Amino acid sequence: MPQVSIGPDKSGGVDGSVAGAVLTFLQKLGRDDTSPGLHIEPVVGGADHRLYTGRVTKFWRALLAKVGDGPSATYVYFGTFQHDEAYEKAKRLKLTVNPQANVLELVEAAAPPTILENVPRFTQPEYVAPPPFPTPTLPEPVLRARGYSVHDLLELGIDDTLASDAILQTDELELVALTDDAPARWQQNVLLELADGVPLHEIKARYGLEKVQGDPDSDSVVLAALDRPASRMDFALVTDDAELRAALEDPDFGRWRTFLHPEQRAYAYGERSGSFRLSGGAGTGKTVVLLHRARHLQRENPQARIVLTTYNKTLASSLRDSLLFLDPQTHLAKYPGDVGIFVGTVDAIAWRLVTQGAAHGLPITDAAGLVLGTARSTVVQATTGDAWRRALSHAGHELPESLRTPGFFAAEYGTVVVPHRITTRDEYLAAPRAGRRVPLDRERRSLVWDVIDAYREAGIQSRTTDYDEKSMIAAIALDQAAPTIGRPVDHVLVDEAQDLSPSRLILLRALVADGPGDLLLAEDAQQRIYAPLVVLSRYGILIRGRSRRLTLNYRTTAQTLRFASSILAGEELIDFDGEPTQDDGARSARVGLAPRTEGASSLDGAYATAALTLLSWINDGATPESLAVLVRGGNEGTYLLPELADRGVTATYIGPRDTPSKGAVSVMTMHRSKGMEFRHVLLFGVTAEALPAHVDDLPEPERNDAVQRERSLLYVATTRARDELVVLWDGEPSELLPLAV
Ligand SMILES: Nc1ncnc2c1ncn2[C@@H]1O[C@H](COP(=O)(O)OP(=O)(O)OP(=O)(O)O)[C@@H](O)[C@H]1O
Repeated sequence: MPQVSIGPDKSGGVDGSVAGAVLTFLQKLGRDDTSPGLHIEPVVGGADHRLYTGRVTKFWRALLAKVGDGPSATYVYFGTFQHDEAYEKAKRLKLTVNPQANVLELVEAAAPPTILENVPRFTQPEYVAPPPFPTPTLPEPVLRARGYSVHDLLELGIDDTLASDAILQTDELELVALTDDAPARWQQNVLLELADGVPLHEIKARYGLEKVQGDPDSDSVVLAALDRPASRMDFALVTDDAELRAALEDPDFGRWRTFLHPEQRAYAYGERSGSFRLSGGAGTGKTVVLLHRARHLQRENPQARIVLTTYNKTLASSLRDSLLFLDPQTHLAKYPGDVGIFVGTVDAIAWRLVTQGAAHGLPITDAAGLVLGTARSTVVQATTGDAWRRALSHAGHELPESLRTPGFFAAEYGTVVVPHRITTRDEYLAAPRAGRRVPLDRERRSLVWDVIDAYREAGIQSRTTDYDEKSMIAAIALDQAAPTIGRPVDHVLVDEAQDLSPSRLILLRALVADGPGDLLLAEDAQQRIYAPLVVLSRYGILIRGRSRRLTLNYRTTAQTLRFASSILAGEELIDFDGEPTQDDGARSARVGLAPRTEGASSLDGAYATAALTLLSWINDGATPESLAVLVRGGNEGTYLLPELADRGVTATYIGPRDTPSKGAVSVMTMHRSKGMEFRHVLLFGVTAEALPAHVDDLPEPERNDAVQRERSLLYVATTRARDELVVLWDGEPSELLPLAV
């Protein structure tokens, strides 16, 4: 059967009414290129001897390159055009392998200039000598400052004209704009990485660049190049209808379904001997990698039991939707451990195991004894949110006020007591407490234990456990049962892992036996906004191989990214290995408007500016649902709605379980916006009082970590904007805003 590939220039001139016919044409072509009605005919006089046209409808022709012969020929599709236009285009298009890089490219010669009749001839004005001009000191070009020469660029295979223009750019944003016209996507990305100072050898390895061996024009070299990761950034190799649709539809929002960065591809499709971690800043496509990997693992083994999980329901349901968008044939599993891909929160998995595990041979009651010190079968109900406050009212009165906070106890319990299975005062007195910033002497530890005791006693009385306890009980039960019944899952894929507590991570590790591609954690230390810092090795979770960060941001513009990164500038962000995050920089291939930051003199003024901003976006053609207003606290969000309504903006408040609705602007908390994206984002109420929030009542040593999480929250919120970001406050702006940027 012929192979079909979708090339980079597939837009053609078709409108929606022809799109269906194009799909049918390509489906038929993929089955049998000799089918009557396809009319596959060579183009005479084309720039490339491989060019063919095919009949899509009476008026429309597909333009294709045919590589190879016979039943195993490969057709690269370039678009559908009206008959004459197809032949015009064919005079200029050439499929070629870049000889320096061994990457397939579609080269389009410029159209001959139009000769205009009756245009007045240009007359040379008289020469006037200019006044003497002081010689300015020019800033150093970006790439030269990084130590690169035009020779280096040409050596990599960058197009001559692009290389000589790029090497002269002194402004990073102009360099980004220039790369937009790169003849191939890999060239654009390579230039951006060079501008970030990535060494040449690293670039060659990442993109698999090497000189072509043999004749770059031969079919065998073209076919081999088509399969190379850098070519796959522009050329899709489709193996089924879902992929074909994905490659043809939605050239903007849908690109992630087909055109992966070589590094994304390596993570999604590569063999992995064991657990691994994938890190990267906001919008670098970590979720996209997980989705592709889930599909890949299912295709490799349709019987595989796969879990795709994250920390909250909103993100889990968006993962499920995206998975089905990527491949409508995905076989979803109803429960974790069933054949297929189970998509749900870690808490849903823990709950399922503690409620149903005993029926499947898991020793839940014994495991509860090991976690809580009391073997209990009553572990299903959830502890209420005020449990620590109530425990504090019973015990620990001698502790300083700064330690008598639910936040301190939840963190101490979740990072020290539960994951280390501490069940007695003596064990707690001797526990290492690694990573906890507040020192506790023996006497204070004992007082802390009194409060923990009260908390546990209340749990026995109310027959409840919290989700750290449930996770740990499930994990221990899985470990104990593994020698007899094995592990329930074959592959675990985790998104936003930086926001999971140690017990939840231990549970995920326990779900799956050690083996190839067992556990993949996608995480970003820059976006840790919930969980305290976790160093995996302290909890016995071993990750093989150090991860390199994904650095190409697909979501935000270069200007917004610069603004967001400067919120975190100077912060030391510690990753799962306990090391400062390897910041390889973050870059975007898109330029746009600089974020607008604006202070109003009153709250009323801020409401008015917010409404005007939203209305102007809508007037410029944005749909209300593509806009979001993000606030620090839920209350502000609910106050905002009537104020916006009074000023003519329809908005809805998106709570934890709601989804954005059509025809209304979404208003939500910055926390809620995690993992989401919008065309235009307005951050409302970024005042000194609002951000950082809830840090004053923390014990001093924990305050820095909390402020860092508030910075991360602001980073998360700013990086939700695809095209435009506006930041508003009234009175004093938040100290976390990089207003000098
Ligand atoms: N290869 C790609 N081609 C085009 N777009 C892509 C690609 N990879 C990711 N994207 C787009 O970039 C955006 C961000 O991707 P994704 O949500 O996977 O990033 P992320 O790293 O998980 O982000 P965050 O950590 O901020 O949630 C999405 O709109 C996605 O469609």
